[in-house]
Formats: sequence, C-alpha cells, structure tokens
Amino acid sequence: APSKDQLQKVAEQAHAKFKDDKSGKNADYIPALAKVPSELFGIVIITKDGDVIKVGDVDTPFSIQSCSKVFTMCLVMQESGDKIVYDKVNVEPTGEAFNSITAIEEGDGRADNPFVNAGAIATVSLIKAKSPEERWDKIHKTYEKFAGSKLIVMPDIFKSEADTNFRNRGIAHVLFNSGNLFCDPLEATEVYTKQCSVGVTAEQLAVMGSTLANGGVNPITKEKCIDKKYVPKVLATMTMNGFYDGSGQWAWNAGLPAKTGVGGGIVAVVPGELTIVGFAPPLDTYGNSVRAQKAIEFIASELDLNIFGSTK
Ligand SMILES: NC(=O)CC[C@H](N)C(=O)O
Repeated sequence: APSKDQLQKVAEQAHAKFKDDKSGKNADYIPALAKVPSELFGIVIITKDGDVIKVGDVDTPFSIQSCSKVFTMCLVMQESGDKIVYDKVNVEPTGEAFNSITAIEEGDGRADNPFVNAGAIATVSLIKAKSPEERWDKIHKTYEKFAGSKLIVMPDIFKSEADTNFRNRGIAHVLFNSGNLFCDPLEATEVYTKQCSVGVTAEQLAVMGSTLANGGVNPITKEKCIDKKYVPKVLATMTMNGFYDGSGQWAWNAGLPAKTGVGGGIVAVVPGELTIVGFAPPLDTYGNSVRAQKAIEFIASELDLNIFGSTK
C-alpha cells in the first residue's frame, strides 16, 4: 500500500495539474447549484487505517446529491438484506441519463438500479418506516454514522430542488403505477430530495467512502455501519452504475468503484485499502464532475490502484 507521504504528494500533484481546468459546467436544473462557485476544488484520501490526506477546498460543504444513493442502499441492505434490492429495484445499467423515464418503461417496470433517480427513489421507499419523519430519520442517522459526524440538510439547496423536482415526482408515480415503489410516491420523492440536499465536506464524504473501503467499519470512529458481506455488492453496483451512462468510460479510465453527484462530488473506493474523494462543481454531459474525475483518475493511475489489475 502507498505510504502517507506518497498519497500526499500525488494528491497535491493532482490538485496542481487540474485546478485551472475550466471545462464542464455547474448543474443548473437545480437553480441553487448554478450559484455554487465553480472554482472550488478539493481532494481527500482516507486509508483503512484512518490516515487523512487533504488538498484544496476540503472544508466547504456541498450537497451530497447522488453520492447519497450509495448509503441509502446500505441502509436498506442492513435493514432487510441484499435480496430485496436485487429483486425490487434491480442492479442493471440503463445506458440512459440518470433521470431517464424511458429506461423504466423499456425494461420490466422496475427502476433498473439503485443509483439512477428511479432506483434511488425506489430504494428510499423500501426503508421500513411508518411516517416520512421516520423514513428521513433513518437515512439521516445512517449518513451520520458513515461520516462519523453531524450532517445537516442545506436549506437553499433543498428548497430549490423541492420547488423544481417535477420530473422526479413523475418518476415516482410511474414506478408506483407498475407496483415498483413501496410507499407513497410524493413521500418517497420528498425524502429522496432531502437526502440529496445533505451538506458534506469533501472530508466528510471521504470518511463515508472509507467505511466502505474498510469492510463496513468507519476507520475513524470504529463503528460498524454495514455488514462486511454486503460491501462487495455495494461496490459492484458502484462499478456498474456509479456514473450512469458514463460508467463504462469511467471503469476503463479509472478502474475503481465510485459514485458521483451533481453537486460536484465523487467518492471512489479502493476495496480494502482507501477512498479518494474529489469535489469540483462543473460537470460533464453525463452529470459527473470533470475535475474530480480527472483528479481521481490521475491518482489511481500514478499509484496503480486499478482494481482490475496493473496498468503500468
Ligand atoms: N445525479 C444526481 O446527483 C442527481 C441528484 C438530484 N438530486 C436529482 O434528483 O436530480
């Protein structure tokens, strides 16, 4: 495994190499995301032993967005087992955009996988809860356990998305209509929107990822967040679906399970070793952060971390 000094050096190189890269564009379909400063750029690496390497804007909270989908999947697996996700949501790539409705209709009516919006909303609906408050509370507590710190919903982001999320409300209703959503559709959408609006720093997101790199145990707090036996399923799902219709290109370039969010975060996992988080708001056409991708690809390549084998 690379030493702490090596990790620090390569993280600094990645930051220097890509910090002036202006390509991509902030998400603007959620109006509040368009206003986040585009130049923000942070990189964090956390090892399974709890070593923390930080470069750049690592203390600025940003909305977790779709990186959250990983941890809600973990909650449902921990609560009800892995089979429920496989059976009720499915685990197949759609080859379509993250907010596709066509993908649901072209398949068998299920949401396809937990990391597109349809699948994430369906996953939220699988949480055992008697009220929206309880559903949200379980998610919130799960994320805080994975992060080992207090997390709050960013009010401006939540309001902005809740006021404009008509497409996600539509997706929830399409799923409900075919028997593939398991609570009230507006409740599922509202709780999903809240989970996407949780604010995390790059460091907090990295602690969340490091818990998956460490077999489900948070390496900082030592708390168990998910059974070890479920972690490979989560990482497999990240590998296949973490970047939506850009997942093939990511696997080719980085060779790491990872999940992106339209807030600009990407959390990547080297199983059994470490996590790498990149944060930079401008996105490519798939909705994945440009600089975070480049930084993680660079670090993975320099340190030869590709899970499929050495690329040297
Ligand atoms: N890809 C994403 O990060 C999308 C999350 C966002 N909250 C949405 O539902 O559209």
